[in-house]
Order: sequence, then C-alpha cells, then structure tokens
Amino acid sequence: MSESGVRQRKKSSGGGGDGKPRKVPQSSSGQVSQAQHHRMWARLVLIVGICVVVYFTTFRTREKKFATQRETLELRSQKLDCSKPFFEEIAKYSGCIPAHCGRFVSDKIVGGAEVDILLSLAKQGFRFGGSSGGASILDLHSGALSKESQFVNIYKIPEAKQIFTAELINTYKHVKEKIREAVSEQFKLNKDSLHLTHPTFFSRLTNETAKTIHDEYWHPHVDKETWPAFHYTTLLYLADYGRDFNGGRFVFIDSDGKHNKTNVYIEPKRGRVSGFTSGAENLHHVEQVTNGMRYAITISFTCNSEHAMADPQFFIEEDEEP
Ligand SMILES: O=C(O)CCC(=O)C(=O)O
Ligand SMILES: [Fe+2]
Repeated sequence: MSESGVRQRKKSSGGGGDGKPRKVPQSSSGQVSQAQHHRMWARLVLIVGICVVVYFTTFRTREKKFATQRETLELRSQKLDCSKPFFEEIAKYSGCIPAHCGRFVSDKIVGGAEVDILLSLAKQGFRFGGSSGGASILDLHSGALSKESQFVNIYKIPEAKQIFTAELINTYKHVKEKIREAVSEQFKLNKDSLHLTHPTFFSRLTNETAKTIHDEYWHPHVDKETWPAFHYTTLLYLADYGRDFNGGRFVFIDSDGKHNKTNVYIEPKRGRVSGFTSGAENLHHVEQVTNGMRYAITISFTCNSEHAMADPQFFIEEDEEP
C-alpha cells in the first residue's frame, strides 16, 4: 500500500490526522436539527388539524335563511315534531291540537296600508313613554307602556286618547283576526278554539344599552316556558331589516343531535307575519339591533279559554254614550 493510500484511509476513518476525534462539520449539524424541526412542526400542524376537524364535526352550527328581506313570500312553512311537554299539554284541547308542530312565514296576510296605520300608532304611542334601555313595549290590552325603567298605563294619559282613532281600532282588530285565521289554517285547527292571550304587544327594539332585564330581548327562550298560557306565537313586523334597522333578525335555534345546531333566520320585513307553535321545538331569540328601530307586534294565542283575552277596550269606557 502506498503512503498516500494510508493517508487517505486515515482521513476517511473519521479521526484527525493528529489522532484527536473529528469535529462534525457545522453545515451537517444544521441540516439534522432543521429536519427535526420540520418533523416537529408537521406533527403539530397535523394534531391541530385533527382537533379542528373533530371540533367542527362535533360542535357544528349551520346557518339557514328561512325568509330573507328580498323575498315576498306567499307562504313558507316547515313542519317539526312537537316537543313532548308541548304535545302532552296541548293534547287536552280538542280542536286546537296541531296537525304538526312547526313554523310559517307569509308576506300576504297583512296589507301595506294596514302596516302604515299600525306603525303610526306604535310611533305615536311610544312618544308617551319608551324604555331607557333597548326594548320598549306597548300593550293595548292592559295599557302597559314602557317608560324609562318602568311601565305606565297609556289609558291614563289623557293626551294619548287622540291616537286611538276608529280606523286604528278597526285595523288592529281586523289584522289580529286575519292572523288568527292564518294560524288555524296552517296548523289545521278549529278557529273557535284559538283565543287571543296575554301578552300581546307592540315592541320597539334599539341598540340602547339594557337598563333592566326587560331590555334584554336577545336571550334564547321558549315562549311556552316564558308564558305558560301560550300555544301559538305570531309576529307581525312593521319595519324592514337592512333599511329601518340592522341586526335584529329573528333566529330559530334548531338542535340536530347533541352538539349540532342550525340557526334558522327570519329577516323582518314590513307586513311579514311569522307564526309558530310555542313549545321547545321553536327555541328562538332575536339578534341585538345594531342601529335603527325595529317595530313589531307579538300576537299570542292560547287554546285554554280560561286564558282568553278580549279585544282591547282602548278608551271605550270613557267614550261610551250615557
Ligand atoms: O320580536 C320578535 O321577533 C320576537 C320576540 C320574541 O321572541 C318574543 O316576544 O317572545
Ligand atoms: Fe319569543
């Protein structure tokens, strides 16, 4: 073996020519730690990805529009299974048991002129009061009107008398009757078994900071749990989403299994009527209004004649001829 061959072998054995251990070159060491880094990051990304997929397939909220502002709907309806407690309770009222639970929307029940009259009443009525928080109500049956953080009786305000014209009274009665017919038709009820009940009221919602619990209109709830006499809830909208106000969409929260949810939206529109069975099958809330004023009327019905409510008396007692 030549001398140069011995030298070459020595070099390739890893030791220095002087017998000391060979230093690993800098560049080689950098490549190894970079590769480890890449592997570590790839694993991390994979784990996070799996967690995200598991989360979103387990806890999923879908969004569905039931009625948009742009549409003018003759009728849109959705059938649902009644919640057990609702069905067990309503089963006692023959003629008032729905063929199915569910919800509907129609833009053809109430006319534009009727909406104008009712909206004008709401605006004039709220001038005599109005909550200092975001939700004001005016109940024509009891006379309750929000005023700052309390309620006053509008029928005890003599100047308010002028807003209750015969035209208004007739319109209110007529509209309420048309809505009662629509509910009977939709749920296949005997109309006479369906009674107007308390509370039935005008509402005005704004983005004012809530001052009392009555101002917190955005909490999810079941109407039958809030007002046990309710069996059918209807809403007549007097203002346009996206024009008179923003936010403030009505949202049904449908549960599909334990974790999946679907938010089903109704965009308020002047003259739009929505109606639904008042049990837990129709859990809902109203989004917070971000600007403007959202006017609506909640018109509620019961099958229990003990909770039936007569038409408003307005100022009739004082108006009656001797
Ligand atoms: O104003 C609405 O759209 C619904 C209000 C509501 O949920 C209620 O009054 O129970
Ligand atoms: Fe409600």
